[in-house]
Amino acid sequence: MSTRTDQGLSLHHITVRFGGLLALDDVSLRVSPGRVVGVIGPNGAGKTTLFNVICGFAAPQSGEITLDGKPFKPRPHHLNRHGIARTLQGVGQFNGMTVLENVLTGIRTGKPTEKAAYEALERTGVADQAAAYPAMLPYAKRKRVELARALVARPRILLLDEPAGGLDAEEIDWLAELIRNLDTTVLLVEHHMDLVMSVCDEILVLDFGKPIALGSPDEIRGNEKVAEAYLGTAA
Ligand SMILES: Nc1ncnc2c1ncn2[C@@H]1O[C@H](COP(=O)(O)OP(=O)(O)OP(=O)(O)O)[C@@H](O)[C@H]1O
Repeated sequence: MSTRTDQGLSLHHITVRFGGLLALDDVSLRVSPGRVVGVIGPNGAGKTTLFNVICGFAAPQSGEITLDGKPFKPRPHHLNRHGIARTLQGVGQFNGMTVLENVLTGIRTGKPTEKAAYEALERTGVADQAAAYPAMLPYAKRKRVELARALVARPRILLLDEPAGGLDAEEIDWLAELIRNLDTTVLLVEHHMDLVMSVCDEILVLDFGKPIALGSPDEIRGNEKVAEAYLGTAA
C-alpha cells in the first residue's frame, strides 16, 4: 500500500549499461511533491540517461521506478496521462505549425483548449507570438514556447532537460523566477550551476554514473567529492 511519504516519483537502485559502460550505477532518488530537485554532474555523468529512464526512452537493467509508491513503467507517449510533462533539449518544435498549435500538442488527454494554450503562453511571456511560426522566433523565445508546451497540461511533475542551454544571463534569470514560482514538482537536469543552485531544494550529483552526493545547494557547494568531480570548475 502506498503511504504519504511515497508520494511523488522515486528511482530505486537504477542501473543502466551500454555494453561494457555503466551509464547509471545504482542510482536512487526521490522527487517529492512540491520539490525542485536538480541532477548535475560533469559531461558523461549519466544525467541524460537518467532523464531518459524516467521518460521511458532507456530501460534500466535493474532497479525500479515508482510513482506514488506504485511501480511505474514509463512510456514516452503515456507520460501525460500520469501528469508528467517534459521539455526537450533545444527547442524541438514543429515548424509547419504555429506557436499556438505547437503548444496544443502538449495536451494529450482530454480536449485541447486554446484557452489553456494561451494561458501557458502567457505564463511564459510569449502569448503575443501565438500566431507566429517557431522558425521566425529567436532561440530564447522558442525555448519559452517549449516551456509553454510542457506546462499546458498543468503537469504535477515537470521534467526539465537543460532548459538553460543556449540562453543568456537575463533569460536564465527569467527562467529561475519561473521555476521558483511553478506550483508543480520539478526535476531539473542542467549544466548551468547558478541556476541549479538558485532554484533547487535538493541536488543529486552524478559522476561516471555513480551518485556521489545528494543534498541541499549549500551541502553540495561544500562537498569535496563534488569539487573533485568537477576538477575545479564552479561547483
Ligand atoms: N545510447 C548510448 N549508447 C552507448 N553509450 C551511451 C549511450 N547514451 C549514453 N551513453 C554513454 O553513457 C554515459 C552517460 O551519458 P549521458 O549522456 O547520460 O551523460 P550526461 O551526464 O548527460 O552528459 P552531458 O553532460 O555531456 O550531456 C556516457 O559515457 C555516454 O557516452
